[in-house]
Parts: sequence; structure tokens; C-alpha cells
Amino acid sequence: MLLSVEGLSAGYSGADVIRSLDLRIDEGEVVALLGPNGAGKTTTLLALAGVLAPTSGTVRYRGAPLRGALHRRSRRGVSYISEQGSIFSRLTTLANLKLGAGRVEDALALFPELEPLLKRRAGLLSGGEQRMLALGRSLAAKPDLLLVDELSLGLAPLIVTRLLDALRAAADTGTAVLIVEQHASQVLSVSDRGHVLRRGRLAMSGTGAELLASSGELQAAYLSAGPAEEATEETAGRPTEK
Ligand SMILES: Nc1ncnc2c1ncn2[C@@H]1O[C@H](COP(=O)(O)OP(=O)(O)OP(=O)(O)O)[C@@H](O)[C@H]1O
Repeated sequence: MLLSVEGLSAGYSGADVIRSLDLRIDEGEVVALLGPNGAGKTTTLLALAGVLAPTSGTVRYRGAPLRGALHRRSRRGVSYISEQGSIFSRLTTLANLKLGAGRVEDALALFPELEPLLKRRAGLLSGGEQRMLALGRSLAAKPDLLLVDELSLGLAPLIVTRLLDALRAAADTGTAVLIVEQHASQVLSVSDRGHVLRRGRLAMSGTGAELLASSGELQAAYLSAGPAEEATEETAGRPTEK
């Protein structure tokens, strides 16, 4: 097992928004973390990336505790792409690629669309091009574990397919991927497994195919959800068996 998470809780200003999460990710797996707005998906990634200190729980990576800030984790092969894209908007596309730990050519091989944009400031790229830049730069470094937040936000379905296919291909060569998404169906089609977060707790878990097939339950988990901070022991529901 590459990553194992037990009893993870984290939040802001002393109030937990994710509670007692258990997750595991094996090498080469794509695991989707789904759920409605405010369920705690980004908070989970922040805690795993070392941006937010957990209030309790253990995170083990290759059998040893995963601790410290993001830059320390990245030395151990963990890469994180935030919802904002993790790019430097005032630098050119090329400068952004050079800042990555991988080779520029490898990023361009993944996304040749970036080639004519190398001299352009990253902040001027379209939303889809910015996601290609962030993903290309990350994947060129061949991370062991990639944590990625909302790849599809505001993008046309064709671009999303392109990005998800690149993630799936990276997983097939060994990179484990934990991907946060609000829109379930497209990401589940490339995921080995998925979890649905509701009010900071795991409400549903299954293989990608199982979750896709149970669209009614999935919808219910979304519709009955409110913000994580409003959850109580009574309303939060019990995690399902994994
Ligand atoms: N910096 C912060 N300070 C205080 N509360 C926060 C902070 N960031 C997020 N929250 C709250 O924590 C809860 C979970 O937020 P989080 O961003 O993890 O949800 P999410 O599932 O990723 O939602 P979305 O799909 O909208 O991005 C929300 O109620 C949010 O308002």
C-alpha cells in the first residue's frame, strides 16, 4: 500500500470539517474523492499535502509517517495540484515548466498543445491550457503520488477527457492519483475506486464502476448534503464499509 490514512480529522480555527477519514491508495490507482460543495474534499487534500495540520489521525506513506510541509513531501515523491492550478501566472509557460522537477520535453510530450505557448505568460493561458501546464509539469516529474484538486472546473468536456486520460495513463505506469472532483461521472470512468464525502465523513465508497452504477444513491448523497461545518454526530451519518 502506498498511502494509508486512518482517523484523519482536520479543519480551521479549531473546528474540524473532516472527521475520522480512512483512506488507502495503492501504486497505480486512481481514486476519486467526490462530494458536494463544502463536503471537505479540498480540506482532505490540504491535510494530505502538508498544507494544513491534521487535528488527529495517522497518514502513512510507504509504511512511514508522512509529515512536514509540502516541499518535504515532494522530495518523497508526492505532488499536489491545487484548485487554483499551482502555476505562477506572471512567469511564462516555459519558466513554469522549468520550475518543475521533471523535464520540459516530457511535459510537452504529454501536452504538445503547450509548445506554441511557451513564451506566453501563464496567467494569459486559457483555463484548460493552465490545467495542462500544471498537470504536464507535475506528471513530467513522475510522482509516486499525485494529489489533484478539481481538474475539471469550468472546462469543456473534451479538455476534461484529455486531462483525465493523461492521469489514467500516468497511473498505468505507476503513479497513484487521488483526485478531488465535484462532478462524478467523468472522473469515475477513469477511476479504480471512489469515495463520496458528505459533511466531512465518508458517505459512500466503491469501485468506479460500482459508484457509476449506483447513480441514485450517489445523487442522494449529494442532495442531502450541507456544509461540513454544520455536521453533528447525529446528522453526519455513518461511513459505509469499504
Ligand atoms: N480557510 C478556511 N477557514 C475556515 N473555513 C474554511 C476554510 N476553507 C474551507 N472552509 C470550510 O470548510 C468546509 C469544507 O471546505 P472544502 O473546501 O474542504 O470543501 P470542498 O468539498 O472542497 O468544497 P468545493 O467542492 O466547494 O471546493 C466548508 O464549509 C468551508 O466553508
